[in-house]
Amino acid sequence: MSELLAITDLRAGYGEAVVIPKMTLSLGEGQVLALLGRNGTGKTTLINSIVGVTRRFSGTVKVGARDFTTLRADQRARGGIGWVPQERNIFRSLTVEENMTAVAQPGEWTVNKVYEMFPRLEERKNNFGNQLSGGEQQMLAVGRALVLNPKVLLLDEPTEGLAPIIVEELLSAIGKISRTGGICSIIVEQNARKILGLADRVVILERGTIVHDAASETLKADPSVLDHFLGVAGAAGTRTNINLPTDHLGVSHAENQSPVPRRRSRQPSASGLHQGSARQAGKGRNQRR
Ligand SMILES: Nc1ncnc2c1ncn2[C@@H]1O[C@H](COP(=O)(O)OP(=O)(O)OP(=O)(O)O)[C@@H](O)[C@H]1O
Repeated sequence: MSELLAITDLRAGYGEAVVIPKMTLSLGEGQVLALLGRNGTGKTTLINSIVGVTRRFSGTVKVGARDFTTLRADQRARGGIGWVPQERNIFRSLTVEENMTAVAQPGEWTVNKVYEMFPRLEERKNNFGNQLSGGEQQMLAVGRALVLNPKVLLLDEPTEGLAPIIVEELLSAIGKISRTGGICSIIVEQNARKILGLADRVVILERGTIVHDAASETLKADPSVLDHFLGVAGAAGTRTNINLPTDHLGVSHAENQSPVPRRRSRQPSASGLHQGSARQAGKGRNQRR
């Protein structure tokens, strides 16, 4: 299995705060990694550091042979990082189809192929982002990441807030997508049990550091590890929200084109969505705490 994503000695955080002290992690082609950990252990920060919207103090990020370390988020996206952030980041004033064609890059994943994967999106292709249900928004967020034809697919809690039937549909689609040739995936998930069947490998974080890295099969056979690191094994815990205002594709979120907010508490303010960096987002977050 050839190495596709290589993170080496990465130290990253927000402003002066170091959240990931020293991370080394690599993924091979076709590998699906579940990133688990209690609230606030740095899962989203790790994803955001791969995307390029945190502060990097040191260390490197490579995709294949290419060094992404100093690339901006939009360059990383164009270079092969597909990201489905917690906030979904779809555009309310664009149709389903426009949301995808606005960012599509040549490759195996076309808008039509996304429709094959998610027939419901095709039914809704002329609907605007703000006319979609939560599940449809999430499918569209995955579709947007796919039409970039990524090498690395990052999904930050893709099933959060969705009805169980939609969760099943989405996870099964993610499973198929993740195993198509040439990509690797990281999925952040609160509910460990939900993801064990999908992922090959599980990494558990504590304080921004890997405390467990094992094959999913091993964890399935011995769930006591989950109990130890996550509390009640497989239970979805309470969670905090993070509001990232940046669109990593460099698409400007004009007032009438702001991303559709997620349906949960602590939504970003309209002005929050227009801040320019994760660092500014961090200030907002800190102020709220
Ligand atoms: N934008 C930010 N600015 C400053 N600190 C932040 C920011 N985002 C997260 N943090 C801090 O970084 C730490 C890790 O947060 P992160 O969101 O990465 O954790 P997580 O494991 O994804 O948690 P959750 O499961 O609650 O989403 C926390 O202490 C959090 O308060």
